[in-house]
Amino acid sequence: MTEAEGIVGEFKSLKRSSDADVLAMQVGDFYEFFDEDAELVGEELDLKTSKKSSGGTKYPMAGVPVAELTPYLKALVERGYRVAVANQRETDSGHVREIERVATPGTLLETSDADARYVAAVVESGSTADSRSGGGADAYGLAFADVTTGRFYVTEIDGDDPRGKTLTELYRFDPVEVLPGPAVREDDDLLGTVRDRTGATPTLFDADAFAPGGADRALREQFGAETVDSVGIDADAAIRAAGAIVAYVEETGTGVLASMTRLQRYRDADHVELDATTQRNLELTETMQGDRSGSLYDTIDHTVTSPGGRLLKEWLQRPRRSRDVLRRRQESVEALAAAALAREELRETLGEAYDLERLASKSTHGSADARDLLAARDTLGLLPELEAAIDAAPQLADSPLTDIVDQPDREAAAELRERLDAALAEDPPSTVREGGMLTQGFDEELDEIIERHEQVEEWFDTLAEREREEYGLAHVSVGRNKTDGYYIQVGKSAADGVPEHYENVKTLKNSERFVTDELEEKEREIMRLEERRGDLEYELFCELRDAVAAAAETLQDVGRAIAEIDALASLAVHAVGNDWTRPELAEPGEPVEIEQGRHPVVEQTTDFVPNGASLTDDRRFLIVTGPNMSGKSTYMRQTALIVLLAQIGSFVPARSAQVGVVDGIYTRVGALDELAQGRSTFMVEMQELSNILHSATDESLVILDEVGRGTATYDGISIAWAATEYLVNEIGARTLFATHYHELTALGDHFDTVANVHVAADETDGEVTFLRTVRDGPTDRSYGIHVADLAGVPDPVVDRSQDVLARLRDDEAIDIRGSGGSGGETKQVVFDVQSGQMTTASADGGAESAARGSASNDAVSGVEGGRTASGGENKRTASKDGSDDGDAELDESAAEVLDELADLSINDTPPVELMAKVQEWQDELDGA
Ligand SMILES: Nc1ncnc2c1ncn2[C@@H]1O[C@H](COP(=O)(O)OP(=O)(O)OP(=O)(O)O)[C@@H](O)[C@H]1O
Repeated sequence: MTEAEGIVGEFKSLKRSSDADVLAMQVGDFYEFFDEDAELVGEELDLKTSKKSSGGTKYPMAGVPVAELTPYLKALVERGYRVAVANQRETDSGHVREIERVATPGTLLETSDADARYVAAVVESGSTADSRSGGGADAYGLAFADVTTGRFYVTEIDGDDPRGKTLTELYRFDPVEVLPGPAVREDDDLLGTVRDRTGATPTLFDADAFAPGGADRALREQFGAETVDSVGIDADAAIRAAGAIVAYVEETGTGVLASMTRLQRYRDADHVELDATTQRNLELTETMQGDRSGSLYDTIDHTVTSPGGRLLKEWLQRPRRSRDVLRRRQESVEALAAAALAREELRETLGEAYDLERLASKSTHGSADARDLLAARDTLGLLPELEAAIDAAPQLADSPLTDIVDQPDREAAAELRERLDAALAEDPPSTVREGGMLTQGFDEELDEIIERHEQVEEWFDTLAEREREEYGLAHVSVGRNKTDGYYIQVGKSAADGVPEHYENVKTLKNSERFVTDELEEKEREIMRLEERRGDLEYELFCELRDAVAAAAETLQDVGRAIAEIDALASLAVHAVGNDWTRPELAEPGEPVEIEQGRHPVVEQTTDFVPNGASLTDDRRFLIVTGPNMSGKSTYMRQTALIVLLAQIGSFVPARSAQVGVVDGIYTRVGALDELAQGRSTFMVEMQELSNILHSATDESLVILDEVGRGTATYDGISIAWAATEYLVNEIGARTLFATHYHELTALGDHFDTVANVHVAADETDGEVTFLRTVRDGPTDRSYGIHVADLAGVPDPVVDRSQDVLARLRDDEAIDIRGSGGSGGETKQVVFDVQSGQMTTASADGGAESAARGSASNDAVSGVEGGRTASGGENKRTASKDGSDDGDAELDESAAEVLDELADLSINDTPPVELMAKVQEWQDELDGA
């Protein structure tokens, strides 16, 4: 067997044992890829491939230097590959290669960007036959490992819609990798949705790891039986999910597990229900277009540390329901808002902080270098500074901020700091193998080495001087380089006079280089010393790093305290800079009353007109009408955002606000991107509505921006009407509902708790001015045509719409300009609203025939289709049988009348009576 065959053969058998897509195998100083793996990395990563001969066959081969593997791993993992890494170890009998780890998105987290943090596992429980085919189980167990902060969350989700809620939590945590349990992995729809929304790759990990016994054992081994019991996760599914992650992280072998110190039960009931659709509709962390810029987070984030930024984002994604928790945050924000100087001092101190949460995992993973540890030392030292700054400002000293700095184990933090301080040199290199990391006085042996090293260096430094004096040599110097080591260099003119024991090693243009026995001996000594120093320092450094890893919990706690102060200070900065106010938090289910509220994002760029929102017990449901573009959506969103901000503990953009804490915020807003997924707009709309009607309670806030527009007018109105009744009668959720269906404003007369408001606009001489003011009562008109005009719809169409609208308003007959008829002559069909009569006339005005809206009429009975109830599509078919040409034309024109009337009613507000009449007439047609 040739060497090449040996290597390619070994590569292939390792690859087979790894269940990875790609293998990177260490061969000396390189990681190499062979055969199809080489072709794959060649293509995906633009790596140069060459050929490697093996038993007569030539295999493609590619390689990267050992130190440069990580970026290539990341690039492959980002493209969805699992990459196994086989390392080479020297043993007495040659080298051995073994798979050390498998790189996947989750296991690469500690080296990737700050936003990606979670590995999730999801398992089903009480699975019905249904769930096996992806239909849904009784309950789901969920676990999330936060690789950055070392927290581990577990939960079980049951109740009404466990699958929907599971999806919500998955979006909320936004994991980079998901391990689906045995039955969940067949739920293509769930996994597909998760992948689309979060980009998380499902990893089909060993199904046995999800089995109850093994998972429980894994969990107890990781966190200790006591912790597992005290956290009180009795739910089988939760344990299975958590245990599977532990087994997975262990198997992928990154060492991250050591920093997983906190097992926490995650209760979705502690948090405001905020489904993925709502997070997107409210543009919490990115806009509907997917940009971070312009999101609420982007607007209010003034944090100066990355842990602070992460935490603030987490607060936005997981608003709280506990008034105690929120009040404490409010108190801190209030104190920080008041104490401007102290706040800025705090923020300046915070600005020096290093990401300790991340460092904890870097240490346990063994990738932290001396500079990291030095930064950790300095950051640990900030804690007393922060405390001093807080104590010095009376407002802050009385606030819950004091508890925050008190949370971490201060003694352990100080101890670790001292230990690092005693060990580290002030300006360490970023390499860990070459010495220079540790300070003098830390280790006796090291000191001796350093001292001796200095002496030998001194000997070399003074050598030239000594040689010059002793042998009268001119132009002599001592140098060192990588290839020649140390040498004595003598200028050409003096080279003849060197003593006999000089041995010439190199001739240069103007000089000669020599060595002596003594020089070579000293050189060997200095090399030995450097090697020993490197080894010893590395050993000592690893001990130090292990000590830091062992203190992961302390680091995480200090990191958390810093993050909290930073996030709270950020809220204070925004509140002060934008004149926000502290909302009063009332009991769950109490009214939401906002005076002069503003939209937190829109107010940044617009001269904003504030509006109040009063969702009291006798006004639980507000129907919001108003012209297009008047500000309905903005008004509803600002109300939701004010409630949400109140429930992260923030101040809010309003003159005053009272918020009865809500258990969930639900929104339905025009769908954007679902069409790409093959669902119709209307289907999505109805799914969202259905979700809201299933999930909302009388303690929820519901925002509906148009319901029922995606279908036929009457279907739409009926659904909207019925949904309103249900929300009012059965659920009692506080709701804002914007609609263009003027008919719905009548609901205000039917229900005590439903009220109408409208966003006002003013029209003088055909010029519409948006006032942006919300007033009581329904809107009187809609100005849709004005918006059409603004949008550049051609003038004839705009003029014609004005005309049609005017006639509709005045209940007048509309002349429909239908075309057709023999010889290209234009016919007019006139539908008389009062009488229900329709007349056709040729363009010259002469009446030709008349058709009443009566079933007995042959001509009309030939019309097929009309508006179909479900599809919302209009079909106009002119009947041919038994009718003459004139009849057919009439049919067509009659259908056009219906279409036009029906369409108008969508965007405009013809009187209800007219609508009823049209319907009556249509029914007659359909019935015929
Ligand atoms: N209170 C306000 N003060 C200033 N500008 C506002 C205010 N409310 C809305 N706007 C601006 O008016 C524009 C239209 O607002 P919005 O989209 O909320 O209207 P809309 O009534 O929901 O429209 P449509 O019915 O067409 O969906 C937005 O550009 C927004 O920035």
